[in-house]
Amino acid sequence: MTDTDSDLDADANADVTDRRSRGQGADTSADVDGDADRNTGTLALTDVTKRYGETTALEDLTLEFRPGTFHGLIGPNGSGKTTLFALLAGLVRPSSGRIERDDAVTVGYSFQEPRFYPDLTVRENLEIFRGFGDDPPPASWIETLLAELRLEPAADRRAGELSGGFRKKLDLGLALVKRPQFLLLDEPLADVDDYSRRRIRAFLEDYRRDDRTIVISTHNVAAFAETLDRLTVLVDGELRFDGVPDDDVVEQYRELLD
Ligand SMILES: Nc1ncnc2c1ncn2[C@@H]1O[C@H](COP(=O)(O)OP(=O)(O)OP(=O)(O)O)[C@@H](O)[C@H]1O
Repeated sequence: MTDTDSDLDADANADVTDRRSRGQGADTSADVDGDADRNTGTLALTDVTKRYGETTALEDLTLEFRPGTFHGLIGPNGSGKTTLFALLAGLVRPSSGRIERDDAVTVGYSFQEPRFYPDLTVRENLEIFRGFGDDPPPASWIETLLAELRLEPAADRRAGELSGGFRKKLDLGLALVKRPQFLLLDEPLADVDDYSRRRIRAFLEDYRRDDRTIVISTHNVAAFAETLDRLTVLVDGELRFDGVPDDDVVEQYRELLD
């Protein structure tokens, strides 16, 4: 567990305690519900606010992430993107508002410190994480990931000795290794060479077609402009835009990020 993880967990606990002490109900699971009326796999936030002490990281956010969607998330530093990812991954709970999600939805993510065993090889890391939990994907999925993420040249190298680009690819592989329905990725192509970028982008587009959802946080909106079905822009914890990213929108928000 990284330091960031412990911060998030500590904060989640603080929230639970707060809510109980204010007498707003001890059953915190009420914040993260299934909803039979929604499409299976949809993840929805309604009026979600997240505070860390005095800081409001997200304010009154109402937003949906639908199956089969490649969803981009952009915003300047400190706008609340990581906080939103942590809420979607279930690592923190909202201070107020609701997050609705089908119980069956599996979530894979890479947005904090890379998590791997440095002394094991890339292939061994993928194998170990594949086996965690119920219903692991077949072993052939590892070979698919090694090939599609252009990780093959590094398959037998120790993870702790990888270059930045291969490390990023391993991180991506670990997010994908359980073949989750909902994939949260922070700057998945940072440090990755151009040829690998094209391959990985095409692979992710295919992955999304099977009614899976991919959410990408990026400062490089142009790199994904053709790929995104939907774009959400956060500024200072508030929703600035949420919709189809036509050229004007991409141009407008590229300036905001530059
Ligand atoms: N664990 C925490 N404790 C206190 N404040 C926090 C914590 N995590 C985030 N914040 C604050 O919440 C706000 C949103 O931060 P967040 O990391 O979600 O933004 P971000 O958009 O991911 O930023 P960046 O692009 O720099 O990664 C910031 O003001 C940040 O300082």
